Amino acid sequence: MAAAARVLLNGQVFEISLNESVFSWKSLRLRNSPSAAAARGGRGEGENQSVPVSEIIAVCKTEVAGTCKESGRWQKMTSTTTSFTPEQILHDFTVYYVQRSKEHHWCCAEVTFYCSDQLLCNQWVQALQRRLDLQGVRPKNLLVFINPFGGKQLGKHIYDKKVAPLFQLASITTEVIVTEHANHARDHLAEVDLRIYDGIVCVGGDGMFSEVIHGLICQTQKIAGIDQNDPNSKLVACSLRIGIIPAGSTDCICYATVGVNDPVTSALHIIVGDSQPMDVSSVHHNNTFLKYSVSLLGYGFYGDVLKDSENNRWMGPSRYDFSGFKTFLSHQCYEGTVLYLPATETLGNPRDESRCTAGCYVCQYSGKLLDLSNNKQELKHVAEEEDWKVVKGKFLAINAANMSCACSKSPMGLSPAAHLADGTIDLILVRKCSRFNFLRHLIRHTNKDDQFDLAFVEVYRVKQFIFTPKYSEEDNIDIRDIGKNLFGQFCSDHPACGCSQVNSNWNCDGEIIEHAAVEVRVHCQLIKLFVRGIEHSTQKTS
Ligand SMILES: CCCCCCCCCCCCC/C=C/[C@@H](O)[C@H](COP(=O)(O)O)NC(=O)CCCCC
Ligand SMILES: Nc1ncnc2c1ncn2[C@@H]1O[C@H](COP(=O)(O)OP(=O)(O)O)[C@@H](O)[C@H]1O
Ligand SMILES: [Ca+2]
Repeated sequence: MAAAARVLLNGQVFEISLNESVFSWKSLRLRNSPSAAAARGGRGEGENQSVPVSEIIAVCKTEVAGTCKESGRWQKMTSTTTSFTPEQILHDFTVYYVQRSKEHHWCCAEVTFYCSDQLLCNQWVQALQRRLDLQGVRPKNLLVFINPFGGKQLGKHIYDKKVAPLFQLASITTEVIVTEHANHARDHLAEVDLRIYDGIVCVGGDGMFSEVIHGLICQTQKIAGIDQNDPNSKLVACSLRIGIIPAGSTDCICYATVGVNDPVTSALHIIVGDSQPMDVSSVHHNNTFLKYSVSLLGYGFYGDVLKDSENNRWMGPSRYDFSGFKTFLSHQCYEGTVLYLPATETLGNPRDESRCTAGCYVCQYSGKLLDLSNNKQELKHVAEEEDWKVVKGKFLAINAANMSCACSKSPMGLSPAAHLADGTIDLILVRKCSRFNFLRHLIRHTNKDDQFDLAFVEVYRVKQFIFTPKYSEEDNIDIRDIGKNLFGQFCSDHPACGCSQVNSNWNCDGEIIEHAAVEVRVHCQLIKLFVRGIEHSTQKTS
C-alpha cells in the first residue's frame, strides 16, 4: 500500500500518510487561499495533524450510508454530513483517536476521509487496522464489575452510556457483573479462572477498587502458595491489569493516577492499553492479615471521619463533608507508639518539589531494585532491629499515604511528592495541637501551601511501620460504649483536654479496620493499573 495518498477532508484535498508509529494528514491547499481560511473555521481539523498509532482507538469504514463496518462488526455511525456524491459517501473511512483537553482529560475525536475509489479506502482501513492489531498491549477481553450503589449511584448509567460504546468501538469484548452485595467482586475474583481475561475493570469508588485488588491479590498468592497471614511474606505480583472507571465518592485512586476522575478519560487509558505498576501495603494485626491498602491508611481524623460517615451513606459523597466537620469539632487525639523503618535505598523525599508523573524515574529506579531483589529469590524479608525508629505521643492523625492521595477535595493530595510505585509510603504524624492549628494543616490539604511546614507535623518516607495504641484493644471495647457522644468518642474522664482513652480505627482506602494495633508493610509494584501516571501538562495532541 502507498505510504501516502490523497483524500478529501471537509471538501479540501489532504495527503494522508502512515509510518511505523504515526498517522498524519496534511492539507495540500495553498495556505492563504480563501478556501483554506474557510476550512479552518470548520469542525476544527487543523491543516496538519498527526496521531500516534498507539492513540488510535479504531478505524472504521462506511460501507452503506449511516452504518459502519469495523473489525467485522456492524456499528451505528454518528457520521458526518457531507455535500459529496453518493459514490463518495460509499468510500470513506473514519479514524477515532485520543484527543487531549484541559486538565488531563482525554476524549474520543474522529476524522472522516473521503477516498476516490473503494480500493484505496479498503487499503487504508486495512493498513491502519494492521497497525492497531500490532498494539499487543491492548486488552481484548475484560471482566467488568459495576457497583450500582457507589457515589451518586450512577455507576451503571456511566458504564452503559459513556464506557461500553467506547469499548465496543475498540472491539473489546466484556463480561459485565453488576454487584449484588458488598464483597461480591472480591469473592468472585478470588475463585474464578482469570486466564481468559486481559484485565479487570471496576466501576465505582476506592472501596470497589479495594474489593478488586483483594480478590486478585488473594488468588495470586493462593496459586503461588504464599501465606498472606505472615507479615514478612514476599508477595507475588499480579499479572492482570486493573482499570478504574470513577463512579464513587472520592475516587482518589483514579484521580491520583490519571490526574482527573473522568470516566471517558479512564476508558480511553484502558483501550490504549496503558500500564502503571503500583505499590500495595499489607495491614496485619497479631500475625493475622487484615487488609491491603493502595491510597490512604489513616488513623485518628480520617479513621473517625470514615466511621461516622458510614452511618450517613444515604447522603452520598457529601457524607464526608458532614462527618469531616463533626470530626474536626470533636478534636480527638489518640495516644500511642509508632515504630517505623525508614526507606533508605529509594530516591526521593516527601518534601521534594518534584512530583510522580508518567514515566517517573524514581519509580523506575525502584523497579530496577525490585528486579535485583527478586533475582535473589528470598522468601522473606526481615529488617534489622537497629534500623527501626520510634515516635511516641498523642496524635490527631496518623496518615500513611502510598501515593499522593490527590482528589478533587485535595488536588495536590495529602502527600504531594509521594510516588505510585517506589516501594515506600509517606508516614505523616500530626501531633496534638490546637483546633486552629489543625485547621491550618487541613486547609493546606486543599491548596498549594506546604502542609508539612508546621511544628506539629512530621513526615517520614518508610517501608514498614507498626502502631501500638496506648490503651489495649480489649479494654477499649468497654470504654467505647461509655465514651460516645454527639461529636464522637470523647475521653469520658477528660472531656476538656480532648485526649481519648478510646482508640480510633483505621481508614483503609475508605474501608474500616476496627483494630488500632497494626503492622504495615509496603509491597513494591504488586499490582498494575490501566493508566500511565499523570501526564506532564505539555503533553498535548499535535
Ligand atoms: C476545612 C477543610 C478541611 C478539608 C479537608 C479535605 C481533605 C480531603 C483529603 C481527602 C483525602 C482522601 C484520601 C482518600 C481516601 C479514599 O480512599 C476514601 C474512600 O473513597 P471512596 O471509596 O471513593 O469513597 N475516602 C475518604 O476516606 C474520604 C475522606 C474525606 C475527608 C473529608
Ligand atoms: N451491590 C452492592 N451493594 C452494597 N454494597 C456494595 C455493592 N457493591 C459494592 N459494594 C460496597 O460498597 C462500598 C463502597 O463502594 P464504592 O464503589 O467505593 O463507593 P463510594 O465511593 O461511594 O464509597 C464498598 O465497600 C463495596 O464493597
Ligand atoms: Ca509509594
